[in-house]
Amino acid sequence: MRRPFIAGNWKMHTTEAEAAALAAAVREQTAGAACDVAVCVPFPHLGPVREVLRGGHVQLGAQDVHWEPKGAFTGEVSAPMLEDYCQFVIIGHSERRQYFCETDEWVNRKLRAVLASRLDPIVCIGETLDQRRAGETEAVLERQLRGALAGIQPSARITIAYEPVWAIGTGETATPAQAQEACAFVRRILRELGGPVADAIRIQYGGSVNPANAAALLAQPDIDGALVGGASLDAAQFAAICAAVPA
Ligand SMILES: O=C(CO)COP(=O)(O)O
Repeated sequence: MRRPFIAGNWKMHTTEAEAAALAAAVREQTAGAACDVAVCVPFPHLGPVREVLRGGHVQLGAQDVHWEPKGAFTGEVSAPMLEDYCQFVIIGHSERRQYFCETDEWVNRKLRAVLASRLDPIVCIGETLDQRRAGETEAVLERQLRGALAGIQPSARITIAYEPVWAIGTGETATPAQAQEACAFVRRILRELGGPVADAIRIQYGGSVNPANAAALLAQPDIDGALVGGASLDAAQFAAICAAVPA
């Protein structure tokens, strides 16, 4: 019912030449994967990588977007600009929340802009270690999810990425049980907000996903894919994660 979706988030990595080579290798090595595959690349590489991926199965995404269609917002990129290049865009990544003061309200504005465009959003939510230790995981996820979706009808175009902040780039992965529990909770909230469409919305897990832990995570009933950071910069590792999707 929900086709698994593995997306790479290259973050602020790769030169143009490296991006083109990595995209070509991903295209080759993930051929035949039983899932949707995408790479979310730095803005300057959208054009070159689009050419490398053209006509293939790997879809392209960006890592952020502004909510206004145009205007005096130096350094920003809008949804109508991205529509020419890619299918997906990440919104509300914890690194943007942490380093660029992005709020739930901004995430909500960005999500509205993206849903009004031809792009499909990947909305990131997740608790910090302190929040988990304080027993606040579900409260945080619920606040972020309701904040992102305020006034918006949930739709199957939306992918939610559950990314516990303490698992990102740390080598410390949530256990499959922890990740499943959180993703099931996310789906419960989605059901409260949107009804049956919750069963069509894909929920990815993200945070130190690698070829060794992917299969156990992806076997969980409410985990529909992964948002992969570090391991997506290595085509063989990324392809191995795609291959770990249950048949
Ligand atoms: O933030 C992430 C993907 O968006 C996860 O990053 P890592 O896979 O490097 O932990």
